Amino acid sequence: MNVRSGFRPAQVAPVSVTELAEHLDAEGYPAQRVGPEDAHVTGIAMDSRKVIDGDLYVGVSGAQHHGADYARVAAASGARAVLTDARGAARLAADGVGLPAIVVTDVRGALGAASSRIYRSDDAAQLYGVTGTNGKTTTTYFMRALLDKTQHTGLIGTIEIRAKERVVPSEFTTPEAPELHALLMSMQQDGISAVAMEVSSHSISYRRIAGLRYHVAGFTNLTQDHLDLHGSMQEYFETKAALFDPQRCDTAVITLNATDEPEHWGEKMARHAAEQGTETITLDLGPVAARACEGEADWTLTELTPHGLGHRFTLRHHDGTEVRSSVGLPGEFNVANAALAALMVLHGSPRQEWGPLLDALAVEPGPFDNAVPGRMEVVSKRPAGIVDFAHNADGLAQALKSVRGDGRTILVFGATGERDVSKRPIMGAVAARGADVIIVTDDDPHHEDPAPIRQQVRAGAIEVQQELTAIGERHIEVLEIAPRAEAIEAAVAMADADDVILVAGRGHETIQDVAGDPVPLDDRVELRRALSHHGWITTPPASTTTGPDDGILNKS
Ligand SMILES: CC(=O)N[C@H]1[C@@H](OP(=O)(O)OP(=O)(O)OC[C@H]2O[C@@H](n3ccc(=O)[nH]c3=O)[C@H](O)[C@@H]2O)O[C@H](CO)[C@@H](O)[C@@H]1O[C@H](C)C(=O)N[C@@H](C)C(=O)N[C@H](CCC(=O)O)C(=O)O
Ligand SMILES: Nc1ncnc2c1ncn2[C@@H]1O[C@H](COP(=O)(O)OP(=O)(O)OP(=O)(O)O)[C@@H](O)[C@H]1O
Repeated sequence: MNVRSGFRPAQVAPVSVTELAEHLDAEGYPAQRVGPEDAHVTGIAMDSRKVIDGDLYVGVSGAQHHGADYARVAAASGARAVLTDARGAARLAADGVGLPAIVVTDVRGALGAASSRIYRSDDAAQLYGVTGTNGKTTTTYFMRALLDKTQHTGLIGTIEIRAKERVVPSEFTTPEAPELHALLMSMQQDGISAVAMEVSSHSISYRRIAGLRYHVAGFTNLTQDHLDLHGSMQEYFETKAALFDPQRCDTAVITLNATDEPEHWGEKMARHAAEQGTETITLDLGPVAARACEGEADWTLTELTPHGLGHRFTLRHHDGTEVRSSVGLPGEFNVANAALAALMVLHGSPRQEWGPLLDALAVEPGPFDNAVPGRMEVVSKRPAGIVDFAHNADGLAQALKSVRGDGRTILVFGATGERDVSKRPIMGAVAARGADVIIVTDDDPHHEDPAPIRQQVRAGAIEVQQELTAIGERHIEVLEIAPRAEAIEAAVAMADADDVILVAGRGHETIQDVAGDPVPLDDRVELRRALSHHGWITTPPASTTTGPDDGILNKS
């Protein structure tokens, strides 16, 4: 398989450019046919580097380039026709690209409709899409594990794309429309009947999900993020809300009270979906909620008991139906992710078919005991060694809160270079408030000098350390150790059996970007190595884990 071109269906019936233009017209994208004689296409790509023989190349106007500038390259790779806008068509003419073309005003919108027509993906697998600021990856893996009990299930998300035994690393959380439609058709040809996928706000904004319809769409939470793209929280909310419109999904499952903020985004999302006419199912997180919810939800998390590193929980419908399950991953937020996953899968099936799903949920270890690569991934139990992807202040605070035990919490983390500089001392402060030993190290420095990054993180931690010492509260240690593997080794060297070692920030990532050099580095591998070296017992690597050992590439 050509990894760059991703999954492609094995067979695609050729479609003529003329027919495609008529289809776009009918779908509300007025299309003009220009250029030479008609041609037939069997695929679609919006990146010249991903074009294969027989493709329609789509030239979109981007932030850096106009895609039409790459039409000659696309033609050399076998593109048979081009879909673009008027500006792109002018460039094709100026460059003497002799391919038939379809010209539309809204190329990104037409891209979804064209992809869906070419691959005939409208009757592909049932889609279960989850959106929200945090928890998408985890919820998607949980859904897949449960769906897999009764059918073959695909997965599309930040870490990887999985279709039975085929796995490719992800470039995006949510791929571009041509890849998505090809992927769905290819999965269907492989006998996959359900797909669990993450839906990023970027993908809604860039209309990567154009031409898709979700069987069930779920909402985790909304906290500040990506305001560079969305401008305001209201706009961020509205972007995500589009997933819950009846044109986009059949059923919406909305978590109401994951976050405590004056806007009550969860309730707003549920109201939006219901007012639009979408069948809307609501979830009150009860004991793991950040606040009481407005009114009564359809489902409430009623019981929560610690169980191993995770929890057992019960969900209760207002009609009295109960769902019992457990989650193996630490952190109350993972109970919220598991509850959402369970309800999305249940509401994707007719009630009379819930029996096997309820049984699968109640079994221990159950579907939510499966590790999610780099998400509160437990590498050892005594001392508890945990690798997590928390890479912002909020995530770090949540992760630290969830691992607090009888012993000390030893935290290894750093901040990324060339990204939000202001969050560095804030993360340092959060670390000092939640951990006993803070080892500041490097994340991806990119092209920035790593030493000043560490100092900025450390400054935030030291400030809190001084405050705590002044009021005689807790004694904490703040250390600075680099490179990262040495920091992990130092954390393990000082750990006792009752301690928790949390290595945060990189999760599933296997490549560190140091001044443009891709340096192999996997926190899970390093933590396992150090634990074994010090004679501690480690858990076997998760079966779903991607990493260099699988020969699977990873995004940097
Ligand atoms: C900000 C953003 O999302 N930009 C997207 C946008 O890029 P752009 O406008 O800069 O594109 P460009 O470089 O000007 O190129 C214009 C066109 O020429 C094409 N081209 C360009 C060069 C070439 O050699 N050949 C070629 O065909 C490009 O494929 C593109 O179609 O269109 C490109 C084409 O698909 C995307 O790759 C690109 O995603 C960038 C790389 C990106 O990083 N996006 C991230 C932020 C993203 O989408 N993230 C979310 C998750 C966010 C989260 O939750 O954290 C995701 O779903 O992954
Ligand atoms: N429901 C949740 N609420 C708050 N924080 C969470 C939740 N679920 C996971 N987290 C934290 O956020 C981190 C990222 O989780 P996950 O990858 O599942 O979310 P995501 O929405 O896919 O984020 P990203 O797009 O950054 O991968 C986890 O490592 C954990 O620290």
